[in-house]
This record gives sequence, C-alpha cells and structure tokens, in this order.
Amino acid sequence: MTTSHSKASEAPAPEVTGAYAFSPREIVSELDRYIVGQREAKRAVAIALRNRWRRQQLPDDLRDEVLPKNILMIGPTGVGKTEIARRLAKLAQAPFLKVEATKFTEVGYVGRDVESIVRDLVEISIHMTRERLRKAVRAKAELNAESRLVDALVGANASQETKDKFRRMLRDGKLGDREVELELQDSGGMQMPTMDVPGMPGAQMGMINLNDIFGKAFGNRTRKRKVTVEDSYDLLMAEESDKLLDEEQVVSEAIAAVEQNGIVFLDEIDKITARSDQRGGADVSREGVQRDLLPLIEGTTVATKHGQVKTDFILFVASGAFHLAKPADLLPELQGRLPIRVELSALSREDFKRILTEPENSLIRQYRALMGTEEVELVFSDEGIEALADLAAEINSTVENIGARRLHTVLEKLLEEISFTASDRGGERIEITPDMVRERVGILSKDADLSKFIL
Ligand SMILES: Nc1ncnc2c1ncn2[C@@H]1O[C@H](COP(=O)(O)OP(=O)(O)OP(=O)(O)O)[C@@H](O)[C@H]1O
Repeated sequence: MTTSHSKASEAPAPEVTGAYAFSPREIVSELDRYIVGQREAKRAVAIALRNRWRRQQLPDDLRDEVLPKNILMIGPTGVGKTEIARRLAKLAQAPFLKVEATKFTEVGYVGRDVESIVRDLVEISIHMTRERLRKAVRAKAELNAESRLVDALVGANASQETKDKFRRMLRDGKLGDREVELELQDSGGMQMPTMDVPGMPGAQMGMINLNDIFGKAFGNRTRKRKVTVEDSYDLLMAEESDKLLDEEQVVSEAIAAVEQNGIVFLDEIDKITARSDQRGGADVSREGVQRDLLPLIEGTTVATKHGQVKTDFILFVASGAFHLAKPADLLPELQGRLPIRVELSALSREDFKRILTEPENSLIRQYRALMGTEEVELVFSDEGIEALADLAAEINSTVENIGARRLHTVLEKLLEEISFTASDRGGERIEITPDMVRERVGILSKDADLSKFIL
C-alpha cells in the first residue's frame, strides 16, 4: 500500500446529491418505508450519512480531519442489518459493497486480498457513474443511434428524403420487427486474463495495461450482427452514449464517489475473532484478517487498475450475530474504529405481520403484482396473514431462526402450486385463508426433518 495522495482524490468531490440534504429524521422515515422496527440501527446510519454532508460543509483543513464514525451492527441473522445499509446507500446514491469477512480466511486467500474490497467497490462505482452520465448524454445519443439505424436500414448514401421517411416510420414504431445488419462493438473474445501477483499490490494493473495495448493495437474490433430494429435500440444507445462519455471523467468521478461516499458492509465480523477460531488448520488466521482489514478502515491508499484510491472516508458498517464471540474479542484497534454500536432485535410474530404488509415492496405486494401479470388476483385475508406470521415464527423457533428470510421460504411454498398454474387461471380470484396456510405449509412444519429441507 502506498501513502501518496492519488490524483483522483484531488478531483472535485462528487456533487452533493439531494439525499445528503435529508436530515437524520428524514433519512429514518425514508428507511421506515422498507424496514420494520430496528429504530436504533436506522438512527445510527442516518447520523453517519448526515455527518458526510456536515463534513462537506467544513473548510478544507478541518474537513480532512473528520473521519467517518464506523458502525458495528449486532444482531441475529435476517433481521434487517444488510437491508438497512443497502437502503441507505441507495438513498445516498453511494457505491455499496457487501462482503463476508470470513471470505478472507478461506484457503487460497492471501493478506493483500482485502484490498479487493476497494477494487470491487471501484468497479461498482464506475458502473453507477457511467449509468448516471449516460443519462446526461441521452438525448444526443438517441439522435446518433437513430441516424446509425436509419443508415443501416436504407444505406448511408440514400437521399435525405428517404432517410427522413424511415426516421418517421421508426419514430412511429412501424419498423420494430424489421431485421437490420449493424456493425457493433465486439465485446467478447479480446479479454486478456488478469491475475494477482501475491505481495505486489497493483500487479493486476500491468496485466490490464497489456490488455489495453492489445485492445488498441488490434483496434476496437467490430462485428456485423443481424438484429431486429426493436432489439437494436439498447445496443446502439449503449455504444452511442459511451462514445459521448469522457472515459477519464467517468473513472475520476467514480473514484471520487468511492472515496467520499463509498459504503462497505462487512458481514460476519464476529466469525473472524480469535474466540471463533476453533478450526485452525490451513485457514488464514482470523486475527490476521482483522489486521489486514485495519489499514483499510483506518485509511490508506489502495492501488487499483483505475488509479489510487484513498479509503479514509469510506463508511464501514460491520455486522455480526456475536453469539459466541463478543465485540470485545475483536482487536482493540478494530474496536476503536467501530465506535458506534447498535443492537438489532430478533423479530417477533408481530414484526412478521408488519413485514408482510407494511413495506412498500412487501412480499405480499410482490406476489400480488407477479400473479397480476397473469390476470390472477391474489387476496390475503387478515387471518391468512396472521396464520403466515404465526407459522414463520413457529418454524424459526423449532427448526432454525433465520429471521425474516423465513417469510420468503414459507410464502414460496404456500404459493408454489398457484404460481405453477397461474398462466392457465387468468381471471380467477384466489383468497389466501388460514386453512390454506395450514394445509400447504403447516403440515410440513410439523415434521421437523422434512421442514429442515423444505422450509
Ligand atoms: N426489519 C425488517 N423489515 C423488513 N424486512 C426485513 C427486516 N429484516 C429482514 N428483512 C428482510 O429479510 C431479508 C434478510 O434481511 P437482511 O439481509 O437485512 O439480513 P441480515 O440481518 O443482514 O442478516 P445476515 O447477517 O445473515 O446477512 C431481506 O429480504 C430483508 O428485506
């Protein structure tokens, strides 16, 4: 790792998006739209996000001193830890990555690999930035794509009049099924393999540069492809927008977004404490992984193939159940870097009822919408929902507590038959009653062995 300041970090910070202007209270109420309960955790992440905005308002010298207060979420599986962090990132339009800390204890991993977290985050950010910038050039790209399509349909040398005629037909959607031959970028085939050289951060860079050189030497290969006019739209739009994008700008904005707004969710942090180290053997020592993670969280500079990335202001949200280990079993330095502790509670039957019905994207809404596409109306009676919540809570207590994930498995089983036959049942109205819940799922749950596999 180097400590020099990267060029990208001197790039202007990404513009402060609307989401940052939200107060913590507003952020919490936004999270409330998707996640039931867990007030403490929502408040903590809301403050962390607002602090980023506050930091941006400070004079330069002070701004560089203010480091994010990282968060440790403690709570059983499936109670909303990841979901809160993911929703927060979405709200902030921030690059977000979830990674299991235990991944780095697996055989074959070497210490430096924790830096792949930053590399992956940069890739995600480039993708997001490109999508955002593509929108900005959309109108121009649309015109260019249309011209290319018209040329492909009537030939580049056709008269303006003919071209205008086809352009009108295109706009009226009259040529959707027509096949056309297009010269498109050949995206596959030229990728050179990349590899990490252990102990040499940034070694990947060399390989990729070779790739760039070969890519340029052989030119960006194109290939003729036959597609329908309808299918050509997305392909041409992607190519034409990218032509209008300044690749350097995409990369520098993406890196700035990672440095200023990135959020990393480090799951299973409790499993890399010494106390949970019972297997020993070939696994990289868990404490070793904590030591590797420390510089990332404390702030360092990581070499990626797109340039240097400072990690100082990335927000880390670590999470774990801490059934066996305690937060105090983490390395003291790491504990110090995760100063905000929040506990998430296990979910009750009442919570399940609310999770089924309240969130805007609740499972019930999703299934109703899916069946709606087949003209099948699914109706969940209040009693039916009660029965589902009861059953999910019961299976969690008898088989294994997987939190709200249980609702997914129970609903999937309940609706399997309907889902399979829905295409032939257009126009029907199907009510989910407690009897149906008991018959289709309740019976399975009575058999502990069976439910282990099926539910
Ligand atoms: N409080 C909640 N409100 C609404 N949905 C929830 C809640 N808790 C969990 N879910 C849903 O359950 C699923 C799993 O939740 P999530 O991924 O947040 O679990 P987690 O707590 O991070 O567990 P793990 O540590 O195992 O990753 C998601 O689909 C999520 O939407």
